[in-house]
Amino acid sequence: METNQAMVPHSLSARFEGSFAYLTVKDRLPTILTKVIDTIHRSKNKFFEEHGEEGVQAEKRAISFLSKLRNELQTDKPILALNDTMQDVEDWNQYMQRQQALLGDSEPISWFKSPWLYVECYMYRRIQEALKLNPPISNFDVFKEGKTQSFFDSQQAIISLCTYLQELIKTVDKISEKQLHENFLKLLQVSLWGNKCDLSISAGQENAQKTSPMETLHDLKCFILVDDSDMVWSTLMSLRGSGDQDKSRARVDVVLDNAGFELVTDLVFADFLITFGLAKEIRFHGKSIPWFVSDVTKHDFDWTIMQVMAANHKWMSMSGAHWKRYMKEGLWSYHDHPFWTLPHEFCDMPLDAPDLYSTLQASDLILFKGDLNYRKLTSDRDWEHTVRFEKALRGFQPAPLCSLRTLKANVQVGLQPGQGENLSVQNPNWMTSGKYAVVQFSSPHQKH
Ligand SMILES: O=P(O)(O)OC[C@H]1O[C@](O)(CO)[C@@H](O)[C@@H]1O
Ligand SMILES: [Mn+2]
Repeated sequence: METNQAMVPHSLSARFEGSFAYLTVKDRLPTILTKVIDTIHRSKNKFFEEHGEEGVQAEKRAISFLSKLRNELQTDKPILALNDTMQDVEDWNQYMQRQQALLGDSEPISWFKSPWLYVECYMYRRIQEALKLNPPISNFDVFKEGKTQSFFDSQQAIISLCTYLQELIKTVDKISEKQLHENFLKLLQVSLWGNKCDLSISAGQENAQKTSPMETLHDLKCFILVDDSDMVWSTLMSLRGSGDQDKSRARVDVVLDNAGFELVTDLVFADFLITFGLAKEIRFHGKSIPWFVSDVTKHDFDWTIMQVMAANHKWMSMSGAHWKRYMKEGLWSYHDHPFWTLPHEFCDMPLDAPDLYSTLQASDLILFKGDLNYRKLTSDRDWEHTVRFEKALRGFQPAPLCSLRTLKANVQVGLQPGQGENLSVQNPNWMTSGKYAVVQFSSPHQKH
């Protein structure tokens, strides 16, 4: 928790004309809304088949709500209070008042004046409102089609990854510590680069993994700007019984990001941690509503495991069968919490979601996947690149944590002096192209 606002740089916002935030709000978000409208429109027959004329009427009302929303966004209208029956309405409306208080009373908060993180989250919540207010189609996931497609488009990469995993598992009784460490790094990096495949940065355009993920790792190494993998490794090793593979005491929490190929890379890494005795329990955290185009919901999570299991490929289906068993036996579990789909910076969690914060405090290692989680960890602010990660976390330190993120938004801390400047010369889009990545670790037990 940070009480001294004056010490914190300003939030990224569309009010800075020409900034990435500005371009996102101006161009990318309306494009995403247009695609959502189109998806609902194309599903008209399905709604008719499932709900009759009532379904068609709901479709029409949702489309008109979303067209109005797009217009509010494009003409920089005030942010409106939410008005559906979901349990988080109060939180959202209070947050709106907080934002208004920060701006002052002279003008209403609006799409281009408010923090980018807030308005971007708000757009996804309003999409949900459009559906919630129209009952027969309330549970329709407007992004499902894209998530499903991205899974199937990555089929070859998934096969090669599952094959690698199953070959590796055969060595479980004889693997040396060195090989274990090497494979840990490899599979961590596969999960890291899996984050390239989100559908929000591409405004819903196809963005699947086409090449074999293991083969490209070596060439990608130089694009990892901060690599704290060894701190993650030692955190896990310190919780491992001496030499006995079954005795890890580590509970690992994975705050998931995208469905499709990225989720498979996360599951493979989690399988590796369990099978090789580096963790005793993995808790996955996903979103309770469709979010940022490709983020994982419970439905996506279960669907993915089922699909992997049902695949017509020996090693792929064996991987899926293992994962189903881990879930059944409770070695793995899936959790969602409304906080993950609120607009709050994570430093707000102790006050605004104390239950979630204390759950995370019981973890031995929290892996935060993806760009949005990084933005929330660092409050999506205009930090100097050399500011320490701990400082940008502003007191958010429930347990040792690590961000695995490819850079898709212009916030990056914890770099060496001059590193950011050099990158800007080489590649002006280094913070938003998804070409670079970080494995950035912080622990409340760390000495500075
Ligand atoms: O799936 P991720 O890695 O959180 O990325 C989400 C994307 O959406 C954005 O918020 C941009 O709209 C970026 O920060 C990022 O490109
Ligand atoms: Mn995402």
